[in-house]
Amino acid sequence: MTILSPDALEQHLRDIGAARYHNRHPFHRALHDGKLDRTQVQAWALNRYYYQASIPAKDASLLARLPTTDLRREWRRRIEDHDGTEPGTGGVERWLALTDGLGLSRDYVQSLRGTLPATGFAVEAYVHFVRERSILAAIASSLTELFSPTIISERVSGMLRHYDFISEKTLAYFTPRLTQAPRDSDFALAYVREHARTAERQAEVIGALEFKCAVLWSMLDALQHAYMEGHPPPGVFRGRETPEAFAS
Ligand SMILES: O=C(O)c1cc(C(=O)O)c2c(n1)C(=O)C(=O)c1cc(C(=O)O)[nH]c1-2
Repeated sequence: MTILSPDALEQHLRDIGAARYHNRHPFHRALHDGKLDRTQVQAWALNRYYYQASIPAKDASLLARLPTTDLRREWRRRIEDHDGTEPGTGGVERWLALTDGLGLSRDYVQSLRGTLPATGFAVEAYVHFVRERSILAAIASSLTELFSPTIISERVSGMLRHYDFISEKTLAYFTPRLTQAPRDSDFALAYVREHARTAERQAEVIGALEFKCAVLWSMLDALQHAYMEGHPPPGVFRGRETPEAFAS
């Protein structure tokens, strides 16, 4: 195994994103190109809530293991971004504004009852990965955020253009992410460049990013199978056939 320079390692990570990030998935292409109906968009937002709601818990488990004040302060900000600093603020709350805007009931969304089994398996795999692997691998697994500003811009402009049931207010979740994600991924990338100096540590970082791309990809595979190819597993959200899913 050869040891890569920090620049070569970064390039390798960017190549992984170019090949494997979920912007290439057909479900996202359909979502952004206006090819989905309202039920399919609702299913996407409902399932993605599971991911959003789990991010602060995965960050808290890493925070508890970080060895320095500087690192903990940096990571603590991610939790504040998602959980907010007081009730009614933060990213999880803004995601609920998106599911509200799509007409879904908060109780139903927060209960996770209607989510696909595979969504839970993928999200829990990510939470466990961050809890159990090295600090370096855990930080590297967040590096998908290097690639998220591009997909978020495509998503917001595509969805506003194509869906009459989507407004700027409904998509407000994404605006702060355009500055938060680069700030977070710059930090994670600098950490990885500095701390992955052996071939083994570099392989760990590469494996972590590939794993995370697979988490995001498999969530969309599950949505595609259930809601585009017509094979919803028993008990999941089925649009109007699931009356409890809708706010009264
Ligand atoms: O909209 C997206 O496509 C997207 C992707 C990702 C990502 O790449 O993991 C995140 C987010 N959004 C996001 O909003 C978010 O808060 C977030 C946190 C993390 C992480 O791994 O800690 N990824 C992402």
